[in-house]
Amino acid sequence: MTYLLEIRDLQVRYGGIAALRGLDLTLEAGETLMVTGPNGAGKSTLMKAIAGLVKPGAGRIDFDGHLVTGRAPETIAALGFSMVPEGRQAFGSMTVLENLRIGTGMRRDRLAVAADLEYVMELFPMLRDRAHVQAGLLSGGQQQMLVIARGLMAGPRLLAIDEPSLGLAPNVTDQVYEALMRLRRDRQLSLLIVEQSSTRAVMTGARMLMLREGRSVLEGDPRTLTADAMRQAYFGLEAV
Ligand SMILES: Nc1ncnc2c1ncn2[C@@H]1O[C@H](COP(=O)(O)OP(=O)(O)OP(=O)(O)O)[C@@H](O)[C@H]1O
Repeated sequence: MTYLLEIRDLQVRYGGIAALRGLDLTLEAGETLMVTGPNGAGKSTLMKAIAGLVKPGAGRIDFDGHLVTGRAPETIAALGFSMVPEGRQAFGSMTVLENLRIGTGMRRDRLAVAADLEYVMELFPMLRDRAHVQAGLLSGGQQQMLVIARGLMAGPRLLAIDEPSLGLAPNVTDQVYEALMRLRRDRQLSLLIVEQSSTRAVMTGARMLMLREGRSVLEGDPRTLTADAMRQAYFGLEAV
């Protein structure tokens, strides 16, 4: 089996702190994987390691048939990995349209870029309505939609999103997830989504990998995992 993303024994340290302690992960093309787990579990570090933003101390990351461990972020992005970081980092003084255009980076396929722009505006109609508004004036939910759309404008093979629901009202989070699920249906795009809680994994039915203290503690279809198993893995409790 060849995977779009295959991670083996990944270890990352920040000085004396071990953030990832031998993590294994696989993702098939077209699959959605939800990575969950409590504060400090290593979820953001995992994203950053794939993106080339932090350097692993050990282990390997293969993306789309290329060994990318420790390679430069722009090289990994050019291979088709697009990351939407935590905290909705839209360029506040630029318009919505400018934010989207900047997402296209080095893409030269103009027709495909135009088609993608049309697609993201259909996916998030608010982007069309507010195309010429400064991104900093958008609500939190609208900014989240904008940064996801900007990530899509890179034309990725794999879109990774760090905590899309962070700080959003549940109904706004619903809208964001409806768009992500539509994206999955329309384009069979591979998605790697980080969330602290497993709620959204259960709702989407995507395969879930739960991390705690830098290790994988639970993996599977969240609809068949029991609430007890999830709680025990999340809090690190022994089975009773
Ligand atoms: N730049 C850094 N310098 C030092 N330690 C860090 C740094 N970034 C993360 N850590 C530590 O590494 C561990 C994993 O952090 P990480 O942010 O990857 O976890 P997380 O699961 O994404 O948590 P959260 O849900 O709070 O974002 C934590 O102990 C954290 O304090």
